[in-house]
Amino acid sequence: MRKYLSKMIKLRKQEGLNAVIAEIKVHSPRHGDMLRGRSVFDILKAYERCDVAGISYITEEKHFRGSFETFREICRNTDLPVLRKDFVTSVDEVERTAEADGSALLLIARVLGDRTAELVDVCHDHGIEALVEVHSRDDASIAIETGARLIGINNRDISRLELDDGSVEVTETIAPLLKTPALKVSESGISSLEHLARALKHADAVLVGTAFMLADDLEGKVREFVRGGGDA
Ligand SMILES: O=C(O)c1ccccc1NCC(=O)[C@H](O)[C@H](O)COP(=O)(O)O
Repeated sequence: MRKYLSKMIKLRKQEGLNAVIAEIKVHSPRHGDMLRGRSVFDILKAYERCDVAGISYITEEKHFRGSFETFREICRNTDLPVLRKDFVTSVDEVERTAEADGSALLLIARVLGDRTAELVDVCHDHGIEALVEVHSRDDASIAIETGARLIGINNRDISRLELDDGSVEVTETIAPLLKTPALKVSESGISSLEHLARALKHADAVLVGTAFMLADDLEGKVREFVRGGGDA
């Protein structure tokens, strides 16, 4: 049975762990190949051993070299909730995500504008959660008018396709504006325990890809994020 990402985030917090959504990132527009000889499933099993709250996978093909079939295979091969990240704008893509047994789908407020709430409802009608992504005050106003259970604050400006470093300051600025019961996820550009602690002061969970994929000791790095922290 499909697990809700929001439930796993709450569970990890109850267990006294940091709720970390770990991304299997196969390619970065900035760093190129991220797998470096490993398979997607090697990374998936490593993340499972580290008690992450969920898995993120980008299906966008052109810039991130993702594949929908790989997303489907990841969903088939894990009990963890799986988030699909892509530039989704249609009901068909929501249905496809649910049919592949995904748990959650990224909806970008800046891209969808006043259609965001409608697509959140479509996600819920299909038994999946929406992670509504915001990066600005305007996006935040859109997100709080939806019924989303999850709001993601992207520390990077996605239109720059990762040429910017991203800054946790975006989470620190935007999170206090999100006066809703939705869980907040600080996404992107989190590479150190200092970033992690700052993000978790304002957010319920973090989403991390590059720092894990580039680590010499992937499991060591993920465990440090899941179990470590402290004050920034
Ligand atoms: O975040 C988006 O809006 C997005 C949409 C479609 C494809 C990629 C997208 N962003 C990139 C990512 O999802 C990041 O890889 C993820 O947030 C992890 O960030 P990082 O830890 O900085 O690699």
